[in-house]
Amino acid sequence: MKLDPFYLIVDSAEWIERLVPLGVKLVQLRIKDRPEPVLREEIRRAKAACAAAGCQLIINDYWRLAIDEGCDFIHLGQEDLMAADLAAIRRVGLKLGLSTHDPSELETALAAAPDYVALGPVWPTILKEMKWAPQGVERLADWRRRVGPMSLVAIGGITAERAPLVLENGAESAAVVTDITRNPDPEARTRQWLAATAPWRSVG
Ligand SMILES: Cc1ncc(COP(=O)(O)OP(=O)(O)O)c(N)n1
Ligand SMILES: Cc1nc(C(=O)O)sc1CCOP(=O)(O)O
Ligand SMILES: [Mg+2]
Repeated sequence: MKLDPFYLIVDSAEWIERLVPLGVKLVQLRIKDRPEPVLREEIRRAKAACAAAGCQLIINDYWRLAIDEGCDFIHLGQEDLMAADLAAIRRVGLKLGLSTHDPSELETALAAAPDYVALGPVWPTILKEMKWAPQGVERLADWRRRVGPMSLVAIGGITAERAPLVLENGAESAAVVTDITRNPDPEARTRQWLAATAPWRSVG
């Protein structure tokens, strides 16, 4: 499995409907603190928009809803992983991405045999408070050596200008939230991301 080099993360189906048709091929729906019926509706809309655009949808956190709604890829953090039923996730064939922030988390993640591991925050992020200092691109190169051929996602403080740096240092994909969603022109910024990551994109 090869990930697109541009991994967009958004908090609503509306963002997905707006930005995915521009050519985004990998998107995560990361919604916090909404009631289940709202989550279900968001997942359904996101799934429809991604299917129409040939985009891989990844559901953050809500692995049971992802199974119920027929999604095929989830992302879990380390705490999410502890609470999850990995056997049930595997039984239905869900692909799995896992967060890592230090070597012990990487060991835990690798033991779960995920489809990718993410390392963050590469740079400081304004999206949420993090207990880890920025890792830097050197840490990313170290992760690449440790994970071997497994897909590796970089996250945290990545901008369109910084994306090539992470892709040159071992990441297969660069994940982004605020550089796009808090940009005054998210569509134009998405196009800049698509252009910046184009040299790493496989055709077909
Ligand atoms: C691609 C990617 N990497 C890391 C995260 C963070 O996941 P987690 O640690 O569970 O934190 P929340 O995003 O759930 O707040 C992610 N979502 N995606
Ligand atoms: C959701 C998330 N997880 C991270 C991790 O390191 O696990 S960093 C992060 C925030 C990414 O947002 P932005 O692109 O705006 O910095
Ligand atoms: Mg989580």
